[in-house]
Amino acid sequence: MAVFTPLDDAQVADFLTRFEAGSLKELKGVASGTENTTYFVTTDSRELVLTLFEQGEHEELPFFVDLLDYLDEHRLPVPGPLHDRDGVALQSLAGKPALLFPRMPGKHPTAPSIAQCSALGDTLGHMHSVSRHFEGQRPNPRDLHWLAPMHHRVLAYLSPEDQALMSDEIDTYQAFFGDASDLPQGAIHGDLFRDNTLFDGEQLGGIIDFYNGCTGDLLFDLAIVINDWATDDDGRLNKERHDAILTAYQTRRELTCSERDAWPMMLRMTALRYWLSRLLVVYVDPPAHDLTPHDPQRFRTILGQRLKGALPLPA
Ligand SMILES: Nc1ncnc2c1ncn2[C@@H]1O[C@H](COP(=O)(O)OP(=O)(O)O)[C@@H](O)[C@H]1O
Ligand SMILES: N[C@@H](CCOP(=O)(O)O)C(=O)O
Repeated sequence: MAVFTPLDDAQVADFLTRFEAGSLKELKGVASGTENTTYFVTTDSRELVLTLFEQGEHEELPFFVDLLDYLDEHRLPVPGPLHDRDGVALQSLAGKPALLFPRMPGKHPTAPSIAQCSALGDTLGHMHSVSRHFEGQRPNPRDLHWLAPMHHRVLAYLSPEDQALMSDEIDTYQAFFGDASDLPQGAIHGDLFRDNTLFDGEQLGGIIDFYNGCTGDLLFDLAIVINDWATDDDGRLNKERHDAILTAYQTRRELTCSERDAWPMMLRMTALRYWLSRLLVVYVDPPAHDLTPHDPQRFRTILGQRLKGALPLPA
């Protein structure tokens, strides 16, 4: 369950008076979610989501607010945070940093249809075409500068074969990508799994959970999407979903030659990124609460398949 800080109706009713958002009708804790406290808030005028930030780098919250404001202004389907009567979004409630968002419509897709994949690809391409001009900066917290030192912390828990695989992969990425990226840069979501989207039928209702948002290689975002959205149970790429996402994406932003060259390596690196982050959660830094951690083996399997090669990119 993801209500780490319980709130009562009176607290939230009082909190809402800071905004032009109506008065409280109903308050409901959200059971899903892993890091923050989330409530669905119904007022007499709208449906909202209240998030209390329980962990993470609180000094980075202004970056997330600015990014969401920017994407919202560019009409991307993201929850642009509500600003209070003085124009301030970031609040404090029950001693925690707090944000109030519009509630986006829809459900998380588990087996996305081709139409949903196209909608996601189109929106991600649109997002990247505008996020290239976003002025905020937050280095990618899960790029090679993180992978390289962190992988040492999980090696002891792996088989000799997997230890060699992980270390060899990191060496290969370092040799391939080097220190400075020549790939197109911009603001990225950084964790655009299916469960960070909401679909109302085939319509993309919203992209949520921007707390891995950062600036870096746009291709990193796209590879995360393909590895989650377009992978079958055996870890192989699903050609129909793969082509639907990438074709729609490229109607908004065409991949450059350097991105096309880097694509197979980026798919491998982002698969390893989740293999490693999930291993860290299981073995090194388990959360205080009893939520079931995500399965690291899923991304070990995906990495194994990506090592056999990528599918051709649609033109
Ligand atoms: N703006 C929103 N609109 C609709 N549902 C939301 C919104 N924000 C969060 N949710 C719901 O709350 C759940 C938990 O939110 P999330 O930000 O993913 O929490 P956590 O960071 O703790 O994982 C999401 O899976 C989603 O179902
Ligand atoms: N969506 C991720 C969890 C978020 O990644 P983290 O590096 O911030 O822990 C997953 O499915 O593992």
